[in-house]
Amino acid sequence: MSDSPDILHDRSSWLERAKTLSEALPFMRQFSDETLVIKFGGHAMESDDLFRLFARDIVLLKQVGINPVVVHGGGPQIDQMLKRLDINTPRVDGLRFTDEATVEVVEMILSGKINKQIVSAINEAGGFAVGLSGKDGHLIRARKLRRTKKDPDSNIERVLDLGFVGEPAEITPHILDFFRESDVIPVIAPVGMGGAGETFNINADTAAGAVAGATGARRLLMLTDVAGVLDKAGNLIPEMTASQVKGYIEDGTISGGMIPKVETCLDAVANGVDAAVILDGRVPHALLLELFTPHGVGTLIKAD
Ligand SMILES: Nc1ncnc2c1ncn2[C@@H]1O[C@H](COP(=O)(O)OP(=O)(O)O)[C@@H](O)[C@H]1O
Ligand SMILES: CC(=O)N[C@@H](CCC(=O)OP(=O)(O)O)C(=O)O
Repeated sequence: MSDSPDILHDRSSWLERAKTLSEALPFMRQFSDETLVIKFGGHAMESDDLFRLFARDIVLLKQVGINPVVVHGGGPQIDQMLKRLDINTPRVDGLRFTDEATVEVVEMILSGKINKQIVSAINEAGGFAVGLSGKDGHLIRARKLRRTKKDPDSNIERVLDLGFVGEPAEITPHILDFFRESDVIPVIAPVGMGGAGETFNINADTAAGAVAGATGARRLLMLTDVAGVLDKAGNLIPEMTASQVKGYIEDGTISGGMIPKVETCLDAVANGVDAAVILDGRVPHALLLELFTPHGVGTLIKAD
């Protein structure tokens, strides 16, 4: 008796799945025991389904012997809470001007709400996540961000005062080494403590890059809400070297919020991270596709 078309169809779809799983094996081996730092941006976490899939993917990474470290953002969620509280603080070059009232809200949303949502989602997916902020175990010692900007009228370089916006001064990865040896998945909020005990609001991309550099991560994966870095015609650039990135910034191909993102990637590869990838968090299982298939799904940035 010959098989019915339904059975044949089922068989070919199962074969396809088995092939995909088998093809993933060399990639799983390649990343086994390696640290991957994953930046989960506030925009990438806006859909509940994507949030759940992200959590499952993180659990899968840990299960196959990889060491995922999650650093999260929450910019849009902070915006919503500030609006409810009627606190209006501007953004300067993508960074939130952070006064005393704002830093309280930032810490509450990042270390409290968002961090615990991610921890819960990973735990619900069968993992064992622990939430930290940069304050825990001195993970991120921060200092006030020093940034200058040229005044377009006078052409004079001015120092920007962004209040309690910080930058990592020193990362102490000790607490993460401890988790690496266990089944614990660390989930880090980008809030750091200054020398005088003050709280600093750190851009999540910057925090993720610093953590990746200090932990000797094999990859820094930045989940965002665009396909990756696009060229002037709007096509995805699959791979770039550090000097190509600089060229694209100079000729204006890369602009706005993408500049700090690629600069973070450049810092990470300069600090020994093998490669950094900017990828589309709106694609279901973006992490698995990037790591376990030959094609990848975002823009990979490597040293020259
Ligand atoms: N060459 C480029 N390719 C892709 N995005 C770019 C490029 N140049 C500028 N951008 C802008 O950068 C944005 C991504 O940065 P941002 O909004 O800060 O991300 P996130 O909120 O995930 O940190 C894109 O939405 C796009 O508007
Ligand atoms: C200084 C600064 O701007 N900090 C960010 C921290 C959160 C963040 O970076 O979140 P996303 O990755 O979702 O944008 C902020 O206050 O929004």
